[in-house]
Amino acid sequence: MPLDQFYIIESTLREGEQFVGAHFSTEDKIRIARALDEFGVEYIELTNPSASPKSFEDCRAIARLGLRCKVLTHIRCHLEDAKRALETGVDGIDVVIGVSSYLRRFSHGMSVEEIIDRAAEVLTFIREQAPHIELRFSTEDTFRSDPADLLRVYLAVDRLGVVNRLGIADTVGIATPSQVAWLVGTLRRLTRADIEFHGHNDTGCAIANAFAALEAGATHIDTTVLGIGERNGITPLGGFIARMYTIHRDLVRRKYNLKKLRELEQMVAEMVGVEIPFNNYITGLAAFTHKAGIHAKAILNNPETYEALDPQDFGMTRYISIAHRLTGWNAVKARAEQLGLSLSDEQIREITAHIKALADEKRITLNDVDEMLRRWADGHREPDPVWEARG
Ligand SMILES: CC(=O)SCCNC(=O)CCNC(=O)[C@H](O)C(C)(C)COP(=O)(O)OP(=O)(O)OC[C@H]1O[C@@H](n2cnc3c(N)ncnc32)[C@H](O)[C@@H]1OP(=O)(O)O
Ligand SMILES: O=C(O)CCC(=O)C(=O)O
Ligand SMILES: [Zn+2]
Repeated sequence: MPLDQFYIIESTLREGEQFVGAHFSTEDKIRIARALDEFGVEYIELTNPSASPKSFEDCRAIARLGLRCKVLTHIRCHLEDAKRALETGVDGIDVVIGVSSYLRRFSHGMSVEEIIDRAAEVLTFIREQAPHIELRFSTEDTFRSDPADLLRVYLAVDRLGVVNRLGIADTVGIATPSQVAWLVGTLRRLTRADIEFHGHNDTGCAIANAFAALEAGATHIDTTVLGIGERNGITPLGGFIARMYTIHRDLVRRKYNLKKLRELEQMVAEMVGVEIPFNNYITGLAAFTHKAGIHAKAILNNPETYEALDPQDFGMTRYISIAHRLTGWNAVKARAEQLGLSLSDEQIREITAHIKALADEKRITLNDVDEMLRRWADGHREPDPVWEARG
């Protein structure tokens, strides 16, 4: 599978609105929609217009913005939701209904036969009303559903000949990559539609599962900015981009405005009241920071030695941390050169030993290192390092 045909369905304005800290105003939603469009996602997905009067108005307003990306809305498998969605002028409608025994028993209460009948009614209605709309049918909680029930429903829907896409959803985040690959592969063999994957991150597999879906033949992946969504959310846009960048660097550079990722994440983080995690994919504080001496030396010679992603592509900068006991003389030498100081390799090695000894005693800063380098360049030596003195 070449993996060179994939589309992002960016759901910050649907799944992301289900994040506990999200309370988007109309202006917030329009800013997010425009920023996602500038970033270059192929689709944005908006909350069910039946959720509230404002949800309906906002959906209609965003559908009229004239964005380059397609605007989708998400609805229950329900005729009234469908009618309301059609009034908004969106480019596509994502219909969902659960098939698992949990949802049949504790949510909508329908049997598998009733789900098939309801899906036929709602999907056919939408297609008749809007012949050109992009129509998707998905089953919620797909991975806790009986595979026989699932296939009955998907095959019945596919036979209707009215949907463009079938969706599978790991609603509680328990699927493994091989389970995802099996189901996508099965649907690929048995149906004609494109396949979308929506994966929650409860067990940390959301990106891996999205990737497994693509490898098995899926075409569309749901993401949100920073992964926000119900509970701890879904496949994060930045993490998914990082994953795909290492597979198809040029394609990802061409398709998406990668330098916009950071401000997009900062904007959404502020709106929902969270910090960007230190270990966030691409934009986290530590994403391009190198520390150990062995890493620092090789990075100075060729950054690709320890970097799968080029920070410049994302408007980020690389940082080599040298003020600690794990530093090495190559990194210290590079710092001296940066400061324009003239020191021999022998001196640099000695200074490195002093830095290590000092860092063993207390937390030191780059300023401490710089001062030491300058003192040596001015001809002043340090007293012997503590560990040497202890000999
Ligand atoms: C896994 C997901 O994230 S799916 C997307 C979740 N998104 C949302 O829920 C959007 C926000 N939701 C809302 O604003 C509201 O829940 C509404 C407007 C959709 C419905 O509100 P209410 O009519 O007050 O119903 P409530 O939320 O209490 O219960 C859900 C109803 O939808 C039914 N339902 C649940 N899932 C589905 C489905 N996929 N298809 C059809 N009906 C469904 C339930 O049986 C229940 O019906 P009931 O009124 O006969 O009990
Ligand atoms: O519509 C879908 O495919 C997914 C709905 C959803 O958010 C979920 O099941 O977690
Ligand atoms: Zn979800």
